[in-house]
Amino acid sequence: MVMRIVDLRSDTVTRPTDAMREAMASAEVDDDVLGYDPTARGLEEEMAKMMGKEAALFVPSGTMGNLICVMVHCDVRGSEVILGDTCHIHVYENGGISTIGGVHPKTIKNEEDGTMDLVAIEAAIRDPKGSTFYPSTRLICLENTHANSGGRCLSAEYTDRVGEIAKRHGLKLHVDGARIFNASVALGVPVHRLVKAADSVSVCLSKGLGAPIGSVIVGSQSFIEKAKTLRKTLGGGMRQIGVLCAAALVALQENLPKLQSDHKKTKLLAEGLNKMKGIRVNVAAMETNMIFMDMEDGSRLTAEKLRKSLTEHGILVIPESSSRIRMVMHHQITTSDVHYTLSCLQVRLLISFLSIRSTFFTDI
Ligand SMILES: Cc1ncc(COP(=O)(O)O)c(C=O)c1O
Ligand SMILES: C[C@@H](O)[C@H](N)C(=O)O
Repeated sequence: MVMRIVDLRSDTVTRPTDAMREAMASAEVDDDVLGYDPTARGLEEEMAKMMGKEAALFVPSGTMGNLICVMVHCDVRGSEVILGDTCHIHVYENGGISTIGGVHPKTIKNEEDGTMDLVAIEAAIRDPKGSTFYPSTRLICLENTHANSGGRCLSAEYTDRVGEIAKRHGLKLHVDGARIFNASVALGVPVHRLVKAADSVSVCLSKGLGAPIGSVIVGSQSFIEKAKTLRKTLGGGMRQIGVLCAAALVALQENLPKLQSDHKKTKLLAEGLNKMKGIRVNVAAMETNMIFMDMEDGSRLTAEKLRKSLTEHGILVIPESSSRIRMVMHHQITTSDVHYTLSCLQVRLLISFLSIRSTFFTDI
């Protein structure tokens, strides 16, 4: 029996659409290391224009995009980057900026809304007079939307303020914009305005946009030239990448307009979950396509038990901790999938509630 699958593990799980596959099959290609693959050039020019930057470069992943940007900005030994303690670069990229980039991380607490306190950022900047002992600060990194805070959006004004601090101290600003389009749609602010203050941005094509592979980094012409060299150094120089970029161009056309509906489906799911006994969802903090669902205090139902039980109904989720499950919306989840998920969860939570009650009575 073919089971219904509702894959809420991440927005990285989408499959290429038929239109993407057709575009991949007929893509015009060339050797991108030896020159420019024409389809890659088209995507890079489109992305640079959308982001309001001089140039862009296709890279195999968001992790490599962030690493290249940090390494280009911090090209002097003993460099330090200020970044959030729960940001993706610090938590999920194997410490690559240090192990490969030789860059020292200086973490600052991420607030619940994904920001870092502006005073704390400025206070973390090393005094150049201390260079005998300390690393030298060269870069500040932000993440918009901020994944570990549940997909919260950073405002353009906040990013501008961080940019002003960076400029005041001769530093650069990088934005990990894996889901910058989600922030743009949620805030109703064009992406180029959100990243105006940034010297570089890494944008994932493979998340909410639904492309099968890749990210694009944007910045000044000279920055992108250095990034291109570093991409090759890291083994990211690829040949006929037009096959991948063609899918990304379709994704921009097809799925960018669907992000708003992803957020609506996320809200529908969150509001439904919030009515259920045994779990808690902070609907007010839900701004884009992510939901953190917390088990009620004292619940004997763990995130892992609930994950297993949901999997039996074809609903795939990832526990964030023993008592928290993350659900991420994307264009291949339908409203009917949302209702199906809510009904399965309702039944499972009722069973858990009744089993506690029955234990309680048998214990008397
Ligand atoms: C905020 C954020 N930045 C960067 C990345 C890295 O992207 P990739 O998985 O393509 O390396 C991810 C997720 O994967 C992410 O959620
Ligand atoms: C886990 C993380 O690397 C990935 N970006 C996700 O959000 O699914």
